[in-house]
Amino acid sequence: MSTPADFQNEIYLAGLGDVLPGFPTDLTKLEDAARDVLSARAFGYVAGSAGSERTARFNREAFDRWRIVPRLLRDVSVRDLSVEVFGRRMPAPVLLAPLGVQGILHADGERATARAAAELGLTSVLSTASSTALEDVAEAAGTGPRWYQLYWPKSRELAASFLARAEAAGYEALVVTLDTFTLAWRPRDLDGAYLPFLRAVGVQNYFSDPVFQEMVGGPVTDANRDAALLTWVAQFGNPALTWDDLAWLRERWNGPILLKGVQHADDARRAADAGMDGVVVSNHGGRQVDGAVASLDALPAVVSAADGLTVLFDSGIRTGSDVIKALALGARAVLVGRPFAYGLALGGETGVRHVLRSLLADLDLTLALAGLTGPADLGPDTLVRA
Ligand SMILES: Cc1cc2nc3c(=O)[nH]c(=O)nc-3n(C[C@H](O)[C@H](O)[C@H](O)COP(=O)(O)O)c2cc1C
Ligand SMILES: O=C(O)C(=O)c1ccccc1
Repeated sequence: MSTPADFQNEIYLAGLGDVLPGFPTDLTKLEDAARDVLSARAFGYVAGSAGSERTARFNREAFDRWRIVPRLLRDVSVRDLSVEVFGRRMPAPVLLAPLGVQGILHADGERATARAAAELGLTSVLSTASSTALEDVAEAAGTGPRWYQLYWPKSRELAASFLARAEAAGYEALVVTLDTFTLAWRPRDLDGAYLPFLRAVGVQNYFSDPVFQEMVGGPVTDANRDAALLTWVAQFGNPALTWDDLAWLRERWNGPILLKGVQHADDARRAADAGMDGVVVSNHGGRQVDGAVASLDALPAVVSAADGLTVLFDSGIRTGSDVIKALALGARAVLVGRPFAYGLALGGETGVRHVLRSLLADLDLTLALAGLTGPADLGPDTLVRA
């Protein structure tokens, strides 16, 4: 049986025939590689963050303040990266974060991502702002596990329609992103006066939706495209949402619901009180609140407060050791964002597969060399403060 670490041997053996991996294996170098193949605007959109981009930096620095303490002689010959999340066994504690507008990265966009994830059995989370309609991405994913991420629009009818479509298309869990009811002040995009949506990328779930079409008086054509885009702008986010609105959502989604963007222990408690099943501790990769706490620094308090909730983590995961640190601090699994986006830009489905296999191989090898056989071995003892 092949293990994640076998990818290492595969690379070395291919080298005997002078075949090189073709993509960086140091996943912190993907950003530089992607810069060379993307337009300046598309690259800026993905790599950029809010304001001075301090919080994106804090996310990475927070990982560097924790160090793994390797242990010896513990028989790590049999390893198992799998974790159980909402009753389903995931082959590794890694999901693909919801990333909208993947069409600016590669023509195959979310479909390529879904195929690469499905091949490895990893769960991919599809954004409401995907550049391909959720039904078409589901078809590309086949039997691959998939979750749906909701950007909760102003109209409840439209929200209900998204939920019904996602359920019908086999999305198992719902991730409700609450930190992005509007985009933050993002200088890279502002300086280039660039918004993918205004170029009609990332609006396909809306344009294909019967409720949305009713709002714009019929199917979206060249004739009403500008009006449809303005309707999108008006509908996208709802800054008036409160905790009371979650009851409405809870009634309309039968599967697990996770709130994404949680950074405070009280918000985790409120999520539990509102009947939610989990939270994603995330600061949106530093793209929303400039100056916000590093997501990793917010994690332990949320874990302590999140009685009975499944706690996932994202923002800043780049390497196997980062996954180990987030799990040791209490996350059940992590979501990875920009790294697979850069893989997509570099090589479509092949590029995403390379990134995912590299991350899992790095995780498997680092775990073993630290004297650990799987996620269950991880805890406070695994780490020390630098
Ligand atoms: C280009 C881009 C698009 C994103 N789009 C979405 C989205 O549509 N929905 C969402 O919930 N989060 C979105 N995010 C945030 C990611 O889900 C995730 O929280 C973040 O990328 C994690 O940080 P990382 O990139 O450092 O791994 C996006 C992030 C990027 C970089
Ligand atoms: O760019 C983002 O971070 C993001 O979350 C988003 C929001 C709306 C549409 C596409 C992506």
